[in-house]
Amino acid sequence: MSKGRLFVLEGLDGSGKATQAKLLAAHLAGSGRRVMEITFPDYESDSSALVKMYLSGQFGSRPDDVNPYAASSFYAVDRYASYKTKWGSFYEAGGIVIADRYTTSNAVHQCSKLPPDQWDGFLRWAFEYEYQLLGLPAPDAVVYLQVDPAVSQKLMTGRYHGDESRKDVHEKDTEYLARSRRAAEYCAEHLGWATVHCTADGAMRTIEDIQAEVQALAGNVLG
Ligand SMILES: Cc1cn([C@H]2C[C@H](O)[C@@H](COP(=O)(O)OP(=O)(O)O)O2)c(=O)[nH]c1=O
Repeated sequence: MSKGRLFVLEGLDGSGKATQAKLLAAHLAGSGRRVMEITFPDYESDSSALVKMYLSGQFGSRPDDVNPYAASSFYAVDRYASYKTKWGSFYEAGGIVIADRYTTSNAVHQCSKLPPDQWDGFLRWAFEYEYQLLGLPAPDAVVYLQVDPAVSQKLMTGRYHGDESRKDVHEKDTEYLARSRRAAEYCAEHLGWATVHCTADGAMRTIEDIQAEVQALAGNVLG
């Protein structure tokens, strides 16, 4: 049996990845496909311990207190554990896997810690590390859910009902978030990711509208 397919939804915090991943998985399952939805970080697993330490500020209160290679390793190891215990055999047996974030999140959120002239080198390292050295599958397609900055800002403010203390080290740092947005746009443009524009006229488009585009893109790669 040939190996499966891996379809990744990527985007900044609050872009609706989880909602869109769930709807896509339900749609594919409804049409009789063998499908599994996965999400990263895998907070339910002990393998996310270092990610949790990092995001809660135990290695420093700012994202830049942990260099991108170290932070990427925490997330990569979490993905490896999830692959080995949860979805690797399903994927290897031909199943379709829909991922809410993947290695591509290191490309967006860790790349942004480096000056732009070091991005290509970092991206080469991140993908070679996970897809070749660790042996994780490379995605068949990546969809970037793009949200206009002003709308994104509003969504993030509402997220924790004004309780700033609940934000993780990434969410607290607006300058870092702006850099991550630039890295995301760079990746989408240079790495062949498909972009879905989730906002129009200063507001989020409807979930159904966005899902229709996501389903069309999935149809192109999953058949
Ligand atoms: C999966 C992953 C996430 N991240 C970052 C993105 C987020 O800022 C942070 C936490 O992810 P996540 O829990 O998806 O964010 P949210 O708070 O929106 O639920 O970790 C990476 O830097 N690399 C990765 O591989």
